[in-house]
Amino acid sequence: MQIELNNLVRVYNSADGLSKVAAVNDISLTIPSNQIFGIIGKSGAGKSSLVRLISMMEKPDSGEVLYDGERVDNLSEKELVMRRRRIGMIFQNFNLFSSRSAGQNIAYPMEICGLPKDEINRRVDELLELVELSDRKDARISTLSGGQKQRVAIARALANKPDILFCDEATSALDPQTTASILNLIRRIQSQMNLTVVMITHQMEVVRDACSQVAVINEGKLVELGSVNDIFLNPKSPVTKDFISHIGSDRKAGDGSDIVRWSQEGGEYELSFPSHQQGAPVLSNVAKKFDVEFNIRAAGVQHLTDGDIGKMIVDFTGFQVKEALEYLRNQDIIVEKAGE
Ligand SMILES: Nc1ncnc2c1ncn2[C@@H]1O[C@H](COP(=O)(O)OP(=O)(O)OP(=O)(O)O)[C@@H](O)[C@H]1O
Repeated sequence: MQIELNNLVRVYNSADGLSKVAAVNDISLTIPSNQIFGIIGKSGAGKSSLVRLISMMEKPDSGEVLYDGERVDNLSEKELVMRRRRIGMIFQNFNLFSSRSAGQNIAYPMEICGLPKDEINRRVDELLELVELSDRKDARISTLSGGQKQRVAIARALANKPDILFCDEATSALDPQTTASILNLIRRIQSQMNLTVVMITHQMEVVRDACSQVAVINEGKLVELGSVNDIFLNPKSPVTKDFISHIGSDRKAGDGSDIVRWSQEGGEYELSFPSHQQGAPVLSNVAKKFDVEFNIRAAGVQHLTDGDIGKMIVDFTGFQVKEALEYLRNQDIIVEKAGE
């Protein structure tokens, strides 16, 4: 299911009623089918407001939402109810019924749709297996860990075979290890079920570890859009750069995902190597071709869902630094002054 947003606008009255807030301010973008698409922004950027419009929970003041080319922002109430059944949602606080068991939570959306009991039971078992919780069918929600609660919520969101799954800060309340296992599960489900997944987050780690494409929003506006690889390789907006620079090192030590600095001095240039250049002896070629010497101050790899990006912090000295940098840029290497 491809989702297209055209010039979406949503304005709210401020709490005191004296001013207006453009929570979503003229956002146009396309969420491709069968991928995990990230929407990232700081608190108050407008993520939740945007998701309420994309998921048809609210209507925009102006603009259009299209699912596979068909307008869905102007559906009648009855049509909306039917269409919403094909949308799954999971949230930071799980939103499960504490009075029901895990299995009964998963059964709930199917009961609402009036499915026969036998079919519901069969599907609950299938879904529990999918999220690896078959042994917790009768468990009370309060006895489950955060990660298990989110697994139940995912199973419930998939109960009516949706074509879109919205994950609103789905891992924000979880520790890094549980986050990793939930992101793995979402990635597996996405490819098994050909789902379009929209992941709303304020954590660039989630984008790095799960998404193929990402939209960065700030103050209600779209500030950057593209593949996660391109955006990590060459972030353009200050907001995106800020998100990437604040990525926590939440991975296990020694897996090579962090930049290691062995010289606290220097480091004028930051080089980012796309995956096709990672085997090439680019720096030694530069030193042979031009009158320059290089000194590597730090290096590392960012592991992304669709490939890796090599990073180096380097100093160049000599008479042909400008030419050498130009040569590197022509080799598809992103060269920037470090810290900018
Ligand atoms: N129902 C509402 N009434 C009034 N103002 C609202 C409403 N919903 C959102 N806003 C305002 O719109 C702006 C964007 O809020 P929104 O909740 O969409 O941001 P967010 O990126 O999801 O933030 P957070 O990560 O903190 O949830 C904020 O200034 C917020 O106060």
